[in-house]
Amino acid sequence: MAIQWFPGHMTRARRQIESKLKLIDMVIELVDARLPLSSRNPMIDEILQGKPRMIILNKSDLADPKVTAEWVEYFKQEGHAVLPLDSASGQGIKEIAERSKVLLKDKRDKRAAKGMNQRPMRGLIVGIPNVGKSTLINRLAGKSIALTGDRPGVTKGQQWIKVGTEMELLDTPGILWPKFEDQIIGYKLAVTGAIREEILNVEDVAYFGMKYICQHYWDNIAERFELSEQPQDFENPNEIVEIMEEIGRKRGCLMSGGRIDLEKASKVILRELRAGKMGRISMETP
Ligand SMILES: Nc1nc2c(ncn2[C@@H]2O[C@H](COP(=O)(O)OP(=O)(O)OP(=O)(O)O)[C@@H](O)[C@H]2O)c(=O)[nH]1
Repeated sequence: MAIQWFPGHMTRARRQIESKLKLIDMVIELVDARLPLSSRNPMIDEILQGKPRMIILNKSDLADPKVTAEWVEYFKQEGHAVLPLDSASGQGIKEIAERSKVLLKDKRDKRAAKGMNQRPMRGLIVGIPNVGKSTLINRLAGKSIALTGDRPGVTKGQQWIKVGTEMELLDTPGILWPKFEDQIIGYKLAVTGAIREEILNVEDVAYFGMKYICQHYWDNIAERFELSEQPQDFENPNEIVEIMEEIGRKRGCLMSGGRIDLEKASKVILRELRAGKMGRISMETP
């Protein structure tokens, strides 16, 4: 289900997060490692009001590791703690508590200097729909608490999830809206599945993804689909569509008369792309 982010929804989402800020020490901001800027909320700095923050590049198992390393540097330069993660498998997850301790060191040192006990560090997970908030919460909790799937998590009430002995997280993540102002961002979000492609035209979304892959990750698809000729002019739609048709032919997306069903081919392309079958692909670089 796609969320319609009307101004009223945005205001409510923002207030919900703001009301939780006083309960927590830090925010864990999830972004999609394949498109870390396009999957960020445009008002995030303003909304979080300077709370210590860790940026998690989630779904890093699907992203190009070389590009992810560049993003890690990028966010470090911006002064944030940053961690690539694969919430689905849990790889890298133990680092969260360790890194949080470093992030909150000053605060913890001050408490220690005053002779106060160290209470668990309290955090809130925020991010746009489908970025993996519930998956991460479930992983950290060690059992299924938050809802996972395609629908926004709607757990009621305020509960803390214990992450080891030193950390607690609010069980309900803060859901934020993505950037919409620019069509390219919309396409990137649709290619990765952050927004439903039905909002846009499925063939246009697949075309956008294919064009990018032909340009930046040709070897990945050349091998998978046994393609021989890389397009020479990426701005020539015919060359990209030919590749889409070739993939459609290989995947049996045919209409009566043997013509290629481009819509079906587009769906196959997007499904394989999102599942990582075309290799680890990043859709933007710093
Ligand atoms: N490959 C991969 N898939 C992931 C990862 N994290 C989450 N997913 C998948 O992404 C999809 C969305 O995950 P959710 O945890 O439901 O996302 P969410 O942010 O809670 O989504 P909303 O409830 O819509 O706000 C699910 O199919 C997850 O299995 C990851 O690190 N790697």
